[in-house]
Amino acid sequence: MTTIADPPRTRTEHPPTPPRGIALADSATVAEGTIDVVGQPVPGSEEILTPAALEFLALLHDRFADARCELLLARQRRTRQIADGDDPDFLPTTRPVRDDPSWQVAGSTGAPGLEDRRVEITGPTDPKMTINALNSGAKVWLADAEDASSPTWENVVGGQQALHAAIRGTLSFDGPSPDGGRTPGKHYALRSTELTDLPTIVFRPRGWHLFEKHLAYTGTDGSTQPASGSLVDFGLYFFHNAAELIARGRGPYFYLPKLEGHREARLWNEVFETAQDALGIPRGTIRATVLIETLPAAFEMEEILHELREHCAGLNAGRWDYLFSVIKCFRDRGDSYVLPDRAQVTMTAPFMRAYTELLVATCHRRGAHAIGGMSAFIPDRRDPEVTEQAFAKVRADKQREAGDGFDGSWVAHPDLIPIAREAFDAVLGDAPHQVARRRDDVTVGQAQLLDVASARRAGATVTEAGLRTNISVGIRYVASWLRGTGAAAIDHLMEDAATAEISRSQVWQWIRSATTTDDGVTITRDLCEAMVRELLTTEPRQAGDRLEDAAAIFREIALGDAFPPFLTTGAYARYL
Ligand SMILES: CC(=O)SCCNC(=O)CCNC(=O)[C@H](O)C(C)(C)COP(=O)(O)OP(=O)(O)OC[C@H]1O[C@@H](n2cnc3c(N)ncnc32)[C@H](O)[C@@H]1OP(=O)(O)O
Ligand SMILES: O=CC(=O)O
Ligand SMILES: [Mg+2]
Repeated sequence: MTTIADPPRTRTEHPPTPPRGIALADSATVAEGTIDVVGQPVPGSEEILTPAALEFLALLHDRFADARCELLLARQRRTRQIADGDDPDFLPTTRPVRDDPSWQVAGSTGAPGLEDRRVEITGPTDPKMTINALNSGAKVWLADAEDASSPTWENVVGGQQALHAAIRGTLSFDGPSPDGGRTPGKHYALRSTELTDLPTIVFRPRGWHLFEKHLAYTGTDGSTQPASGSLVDFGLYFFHNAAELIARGRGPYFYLPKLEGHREARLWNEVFETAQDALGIPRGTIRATVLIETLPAAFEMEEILHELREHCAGLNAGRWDYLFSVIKCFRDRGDSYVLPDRAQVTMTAPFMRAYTELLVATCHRRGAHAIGGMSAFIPDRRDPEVTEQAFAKVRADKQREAGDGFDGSWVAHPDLIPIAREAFDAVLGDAPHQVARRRDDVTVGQAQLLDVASARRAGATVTEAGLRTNISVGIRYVASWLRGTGAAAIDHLMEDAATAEISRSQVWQWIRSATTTDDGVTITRDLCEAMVRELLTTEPRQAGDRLEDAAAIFREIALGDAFPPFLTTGAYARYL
């Protein structure tokens, strides 16, 4: 039996795919619980859901399933307290960590392919997008099982299969024939089989809140529960690819989404330690970049870096989920906490700027990369005017980020890579990053982070058109998600699970606060219901478009009395 605890091979000696039944490095780490496949076999099941891989997942669940549930409960309690009026603030108990200038994170030292992250492309992991992203010329590819992914069982397993093949240089894909079979479809292949020639892959597993219902975990007490989406995504990727990535000089690297505090970072750190120990991989090999995309986490950036310091490469300003989190936290606080139309809350709104400034300053003080977020404007290759507008908006966004000290940033589309690269080249030149640029001038405190009213004070408004857009985009996105596509171009904007959360939670908050638009319309449930019905009659329809299901979900998550914490969890349980 082969063990992947063998020392990493040199880059040129590509190892064959290890045989099934890999032994865990440390026999003391044998799983006690079990993971059973309860979903139907899908393409890739045999290759990905091997007995050894399932045993590895069981081990992770043995160790961390309970801790995950406790942290999710703590999250719920904390969000409720904030909604009820208890403002988040920097923690007194962790002041020693913040005041201690001596510690630094691992950063990109000893993490080949992570030194220069000036342009990162993001996207889902189906074979075509995987190949296009890896051929795109970006420095990094965020391979996304989260906001950009609809977690159908086919996507979960198929995404792992595509990554497995891409990492080994064997992935190819044939598009559909354009004329019913007379002409072959477009052939897609990687432009190199060497990972070092391609964007560095940074995989983003699902957040702690999501579960994987097609895998059931049975613990030693005999109770059975759906597996954790985070542990499944991380575990399968790590189990199958860690040794290969090390041998090929590019990883394993992760983005960690939707953390709400440092205890969740600690949990990830423990997962990393267990996973590395179990496969005989030295601790500290993994590097993770943590998304700061919730309001509570903005108050614990330093503590998050500290918890993960042995494994941490940086932080990312995930602006869309951050806005969603702000709305979620303040949803019950009345009109003075209401945000204006989504399109009017830009990154220059004072409370958003406070968050990104603090992120850059915190990262650079600790030797971490600060990575910027996603501008939602996307080009349209058939419409030069739309493309020019998108380029201008993205250029301004990336210039601001580079000027503020970010070390790199995200783009949604390959055509935006040169725009972002130019903005960062102008600031970085030949330097791989600007971590040495301390932002000691930044003095952001609680008041600035919580000043959500600053957006409306600066003149941004709630409009009837904004309400209609939220309803239309929210429902059309959910329909796309139900059809298995987690990122979609809608009205020339990139929409994904995070942007859709903003749309639906704004509608919920506006109803709850009986907000009056700048055109004098009071937002009520009846008004929103009428707009939902109108959309269903005016939207061009196709068989299987799932628009009715999407409207049903939207009514529940945006028009209901209760505020479901995430749109994806309930919809996943019932519809995917
Ligand atoms: C809030 C957050 O978390 S942001 C991060 C999560 N969101 C994302 O990752 C969104 C990523 N972007 C995308 O998914 C896509 O750009 C979309 C859905 C918005 C638009 O995609 P499309 O409608 O296919 O755009 P378009 O038709 O212009 O694409 C042109 C080509 O570029 C490719 N392309 C577009 N975006 C990407 C991408 N992100 N990665 C790789 N290839 C891409 C398309 O596959 C297409 O290739 P083809 O010519 O071989 O068919
Ligand atoms: O994940 C990124 C975000 O903006 O949300
Ligand atoms: Mg996000």
